Amino acid sequence: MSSQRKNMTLLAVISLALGAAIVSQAGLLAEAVQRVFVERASFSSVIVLLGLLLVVMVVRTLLSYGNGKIGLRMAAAAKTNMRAAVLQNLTHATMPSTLRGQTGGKVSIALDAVDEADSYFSQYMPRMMEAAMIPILILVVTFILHANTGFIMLFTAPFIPLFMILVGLKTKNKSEEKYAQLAEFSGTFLDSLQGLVTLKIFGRAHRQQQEIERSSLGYRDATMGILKIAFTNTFMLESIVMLSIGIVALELAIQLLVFKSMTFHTAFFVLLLVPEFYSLLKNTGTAFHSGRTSMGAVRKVEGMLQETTGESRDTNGNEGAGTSDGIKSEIFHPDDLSRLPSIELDNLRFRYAPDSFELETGRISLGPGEHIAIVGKSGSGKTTLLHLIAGLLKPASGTVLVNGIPLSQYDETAWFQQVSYITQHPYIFAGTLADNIAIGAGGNITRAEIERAAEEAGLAALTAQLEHGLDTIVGEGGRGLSGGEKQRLALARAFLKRPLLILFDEPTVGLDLHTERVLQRSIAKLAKTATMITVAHRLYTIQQADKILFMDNGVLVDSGRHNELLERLPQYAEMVDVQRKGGLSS
Ligand SMILES: Nc1ncnc2c1ncn2[C@@H]1O[C@H](COP(=O)(O)OP(=O)(O)OP(=O)(O)O)[C@@H](O)[C@H]1O
Repeated sequence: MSSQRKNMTLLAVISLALGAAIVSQAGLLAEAVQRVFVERASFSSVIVLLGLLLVVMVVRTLLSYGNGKIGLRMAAAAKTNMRAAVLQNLTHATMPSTLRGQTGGKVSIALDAVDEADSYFSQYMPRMMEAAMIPILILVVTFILHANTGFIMLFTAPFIPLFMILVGLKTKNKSEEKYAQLAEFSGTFLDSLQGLVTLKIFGRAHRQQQEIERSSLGYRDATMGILKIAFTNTFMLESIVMLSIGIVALELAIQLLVFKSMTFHTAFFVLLLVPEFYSLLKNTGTAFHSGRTSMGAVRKVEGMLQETTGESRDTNGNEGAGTSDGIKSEIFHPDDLSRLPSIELDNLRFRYAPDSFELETGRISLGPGEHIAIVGKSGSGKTTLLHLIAGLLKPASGTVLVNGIPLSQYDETAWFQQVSYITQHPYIFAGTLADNIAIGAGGNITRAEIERAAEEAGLAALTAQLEHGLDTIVGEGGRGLSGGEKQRLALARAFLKRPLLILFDEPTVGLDLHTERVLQRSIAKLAKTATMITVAHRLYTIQQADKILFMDNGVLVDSGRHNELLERLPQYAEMVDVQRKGGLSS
């Protein structure tokens, strides 16, 4: 901000100097013409004058260049800041807000809308600064030279800003509409691309094509609407300027020729200044228009920033990172995170939105090194509970205690360094298999370590089959991976990381026996040195768990070992029964 203020001051100083250069140029030119054509002076007697005129013209060009350069510098700084703020906001957004909205729309705001902000700083600001200084200077000089012209200028000039304001007000709404349309178009387009296979299977490809056409036409109409206003704007401004200069020229001609009340020098000087005056006001009008368009884009970015910032407040109105326990400080406890974590859920309550699904846990302790299974029907809140334990979601009330300390008091980076979360569909980035595994490690790692992690995760057989082994390009634009392979890749990341807490979302789909064994063996090896919490679907996993958390409709109903729950919880016995039958029938 302070550097922008410095730039603004510099703009003001340069604009003032530019004004002085414009007036001097007109004065010197009028003097030269007066001497050469009226007084018939020799070339040698005006050579100094012409040299001076040349110097002033060069200075004027340099000053204009300087103003443009500062504008560009301001635009670059503002865009860097805005883009950094958008990226910062996206990376720090809460999980629910990350999942909300269309990815394409967010991309279009982060890239296109921020770019569009350019002209606000590179054109609007310098022109506005010039408009605030130079016309006043010219007006004062004109009043001194010939008051009548000054009055004509004073009377006609307000029509230009008045017209600008009217047009600007119209384009502001239009440009906001244009960005809404662009974001919608980008969102629909990306959505359709990502879901192309699904759309084809359901025979909706044509419908979606029409949808894209509709939103693309909407964007075209909004853009054309703005252009229409811009062209009308230019035409009207030109007309006002031409008419005003014509009136001044007529008045000067009458004074000079009919009444003979002024010298040629003064009339010519004034006549040179008048177009400069109007052209400045006209440029301001054009800059005002593009500035307005930029403002629409800036508002869009601001809206996005506000939305995601608002999201980081939980449903109780508490600020961000788990201040639900009332403790605001963020204390870094590296020592507390160096041993196997014990986790305590102290009456957690959470809901995604008012009047939606609600989760509550009561009070429960999970010992260090224990293997916990979360079980329950589909939609009972298992994944939500896992996300709350991971710190990806913030409880509305209650606390997650890790080694006796509220999770909110840990430094987020230190905490996530100790956690591995293996989801059902791990994200595979575009790059090599080795790059994708290396994400698991924080610092520098050797090729040998990546190979060992791949081996331990059971990826060796896959890489042996591939021509380029671990250097095979996977992810977007590369080779696809099966569900089981993706999970093994996620496991390899975890082997590199050696976390103290493993959160595992067990695959619901049946993997072949071999893959399942490889996965189970690898997980078991990894879990020897960690506390592990699994959203469990396999009876085997459930039976092996040290503690089972049984979820029903968002409520953690009971916890205990397999045999204990079988005895005392009929719903659990029923679920196990269904699992067994399912297992037999398959
Ligand atoms: N981002 C979200 N916004 C709003 N509601 C959500 C969101 N994610 C999940 N829910 C709702 O919360 C409830 C619990 O979902 P959750 O994913 O925790 O269940 P689950 O037990 O893991 O289900 P499954 O076994 O099918 O994966 C569901 O009713 C779901 O519709």
